[in-house]
Amino acid sequence: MEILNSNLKLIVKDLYKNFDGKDVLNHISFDVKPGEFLSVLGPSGCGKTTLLRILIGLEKQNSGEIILEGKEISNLSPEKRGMGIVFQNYALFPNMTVLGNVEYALKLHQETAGDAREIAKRTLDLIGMSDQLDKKPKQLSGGQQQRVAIARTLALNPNIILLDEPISALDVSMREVMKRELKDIQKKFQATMIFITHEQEEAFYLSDRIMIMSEGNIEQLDTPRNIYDHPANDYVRDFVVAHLDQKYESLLKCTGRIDHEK
Ligand SMILES: Nc1ncnc2c1ncn2[C@@H]1O[C@H](COP(=O)(O)OP(=O)(O)OP(=O)(O)O)[C@@H](O)[C@H]1O
Repeated sequence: MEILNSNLKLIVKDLYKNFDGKDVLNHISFDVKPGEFLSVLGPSGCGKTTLLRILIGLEKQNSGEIILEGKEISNLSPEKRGMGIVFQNYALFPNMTVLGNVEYALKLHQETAGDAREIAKRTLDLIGMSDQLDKKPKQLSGGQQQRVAIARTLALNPNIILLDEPISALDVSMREVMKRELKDIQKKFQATMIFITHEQEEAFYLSDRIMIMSEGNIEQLDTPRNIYDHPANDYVRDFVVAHLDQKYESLLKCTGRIDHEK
């Protein structure tokens, strides 16, 4: 496998995907920096989920390259990529406790099996769930279940975490709480995250950079402030800037843990 000299976490080069004669990802290229929170923002059908599935190895691209930590992984199976994923519906085992869910995930990975209980406890403690270890998922709120799902992913120490609309299923008040928590968790774990969303405010609140997509194309990839101040085209202006409008200053005040602004 080719080793490329790069200090970027992830490089996607000229990625192309076609379903039934329809171009779903139109030769897109982008990169993700270590420790960065990158949102992929776009309306339904623009290709976000397809991109995520290709990155994690659940779907095969027609052409293009994916380079993770300097290694070409485009043709590796999902388990060999070392990525973590958090789904919208949590995907917890209902009959296992909170601790059991995280411990089980660790036991499936040989290198962590021996210390599974200790690592699971430590991770759950770090995300504030140490007093819920013996509860079953149905005894928890949606937000708490999502925290367990995030802990389960973090415990495996993935090289990058992909989050597929993890907040969308929560009710409005819980979404606000979860947004703040997600940001805290990312900071605490220094994790590199790619966050898929169709919600402009979520992307602006959470991200170091936002990749705005429409119909399989990247319309703009930049910091929230640069996108707001300098939208690349009418699409970005209408989809993002016009939508945010009054909330602009308060949202931007919250962004930018990592200063990628030039
Ligand atoms: N397995 C598939 N077979 C055929 N077409 C597909 C398949 N998966 C996705 N598509 C098509 O690809 C396009 C992009 O879909 P995708 O799910 O990636 O978009 P999305 O931005 O994630 O939308 P949503 O937010 O609604 O999930 C859509 O037109 C969709 O119908």
